[in-house]
Amino acid sequence: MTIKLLSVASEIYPLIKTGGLADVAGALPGALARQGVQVRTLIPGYPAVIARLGKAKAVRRYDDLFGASASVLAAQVDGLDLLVLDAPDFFAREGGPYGDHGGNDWNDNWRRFAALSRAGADIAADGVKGWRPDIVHVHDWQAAMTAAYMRFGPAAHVPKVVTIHNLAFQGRYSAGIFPDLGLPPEAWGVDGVEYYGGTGYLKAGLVSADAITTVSPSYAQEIRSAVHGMGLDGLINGRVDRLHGILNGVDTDIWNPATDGLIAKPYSARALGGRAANRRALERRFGLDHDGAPICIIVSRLTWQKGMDMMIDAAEHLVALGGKLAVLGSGDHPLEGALLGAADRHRGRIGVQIGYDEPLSHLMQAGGDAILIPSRFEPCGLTQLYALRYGCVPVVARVGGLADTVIDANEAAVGAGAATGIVFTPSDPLALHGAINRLVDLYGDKVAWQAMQRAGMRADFSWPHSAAKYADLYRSLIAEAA
Ligand SMILES: Nc1ncnc2c1ncn2[C@@H]1O[C@H](COP(=O)(O)OP(=O)(O)O[C@H]2O[C@H](CO)[C@@H](O)[C@H](O)[C@H]2O)[C@@H](O)[C@H]1O
Repeated sequence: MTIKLLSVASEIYPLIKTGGLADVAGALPGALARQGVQVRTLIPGYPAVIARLGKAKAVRRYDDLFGASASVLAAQVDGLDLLVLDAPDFFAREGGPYGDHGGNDWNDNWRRFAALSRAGADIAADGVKGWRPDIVHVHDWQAAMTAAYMRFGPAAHVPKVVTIHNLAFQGRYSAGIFPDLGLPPEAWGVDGVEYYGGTGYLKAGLVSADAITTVSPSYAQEIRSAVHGMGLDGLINGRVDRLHGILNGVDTDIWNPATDGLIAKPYSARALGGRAANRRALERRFGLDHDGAPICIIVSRLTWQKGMDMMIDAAEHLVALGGKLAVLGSGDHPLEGALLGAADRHRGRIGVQIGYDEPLSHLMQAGGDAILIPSRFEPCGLTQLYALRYGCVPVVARVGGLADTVIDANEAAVGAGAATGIVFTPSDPLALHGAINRLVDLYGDKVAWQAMQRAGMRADFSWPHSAAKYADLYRSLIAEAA
C-alpha cells in the first residue's frame, strides 16, 4: 500500500535553505518515494519560493489565518510536490526565513509558524482536493505545533511524527500568546504547550507526537542527558519508547564528485588525481599559496554549537604547523571578525569568505584535504558526510552524528584500512589542537592518507537505508492507529 505523507518544514532545498534541515526536507521525498511513500511538503511562501512556483493552483483559502488572508498553493517544483502557504503578511519579506538581513528574528515568528502549523493540521484533517495524508511528519520547532493542532482538533487520529534536527532551537514564547493560538483551554498545561511557564512550540510537538525522531542514534541517546537535553531531557526520557535515532543521508544526485557540475574537475575514488585541479581552484579562490601543505576547510554556521570560537586559536596552530585554512560561513559577528582578522594576519595561509555560497561549498569539499568540525553537539551533521564522499578527510569531535559516521584513524583502524577520518574528544581547544597535530602527521604519509580518502568515499551514507527506516516507522504508526 502506498502511504500518503504530509511533511511540514520551514525550509526545503533547492528553494530555500539556511542549513541542514533544508537538505533533509528536500531529499527525503525522493528517497521515500522508492519506499512506497508519497510525500507532499507544506512550506511557507517566502518570496524565493513564490518566485519558483510557476503554474500553481490554490487548493485552500483562509480569510483570516491569525489575522492574515492566506491560501495554500499546490505546485510541482524540481520534482518536489509542494503545498505552499501563501500568506504575504507573514512571508513576503526581505531577509531570511526567520529574520531580517541584520540577523534579528522577526518578532511575529510565533504567529508565522503557528499559521504554518495550523495550515498543516487543517490539511491533515480535510485533505486537499481529495488527497488526504495517512500520516504527518513535521520538522523542528517551526512546524512542531502542527502535531499540537492535530492532537487538539479533528485530525487527532492521524499519526504524527516530529523530528528534532536541533534541540537548541525550541520556539519559546511568553504565556501571553496562548489565547491567540486558537487552541482549546485544555491544551494549556504540562502535557500541552505550556513550557516552564511560557509557551513551547517544540515541546508541544514532542508531547503530542506518536513518534519522536532525531537525526542520529548517538544524538537520540545524548538528548536524554541534562547536558544535551536543553531542558527537554525529562520529557524525552518520559517518552523514550517513542524515540528513534535515524541517521540523515546524502543526496547522491547532488553530492557526487564524479558528476558535480559545480567543481573544477570531476573525479572518483579510483582516479583521485582529479582532485588536484579542484585543489588549485580552491587555492586561487581563497588566495592561498600553491604548495603541498594540507588545506583544511570549514563550511559552517559560525556559532558556539559548531565550536567556531575554538577555531581562532586552532587556525594559528594549523598555520604554525605549515597548514592552510579556507573558511566559508556566517553567523556570530565577533567570530566573523576574528576569522577575518586571522586571514589578514596570515595572507596566503588563511582565506575567509563570510556569507552563504552553495556552489563554493561544493568546490571546497572537492579541493580541501580535510574538513574541520569541532562541534560541541551535532545532531547529525551533513558536511562530514559530503566530505567523506568527496575524499576530504573529516576531523570531527566525537559527538552525535559525527561519532556515528566517522571512523577514527587509530592504529588498528588504519591497519585494517577502515579509518575514514580523525575523531577527537572532548570538544575543547586542547583536543582540537591534538587532532590538528595528528592531521598534519597523517597527511605526511601519502599512502595512509589516500587509503583514508578511499575508505571514506566507499562508505555508503546514501538515503535508501534511512528512508527504509522512516518507512517502517510510518507503517508501524499507521497500523497502531488503525
Ligand atoms: N556558508 C555556507 N555556504 C554554503 N553552504 C553552507 C554554509 N554553511 C552551511 N552550509 C551548508 O548547510 C548545511 C549545514 O548542515 P549541517 O547538518 O552541517 O548543520 P545545521 O546545523 O544547519 O543543521 C541541523 O540539522 C541538520 C539536518 O538534520 C543536522 O545534520 C545538523 O546536525 C543540525 O545541527 C550543509 O549542507 C552545508 O554544506
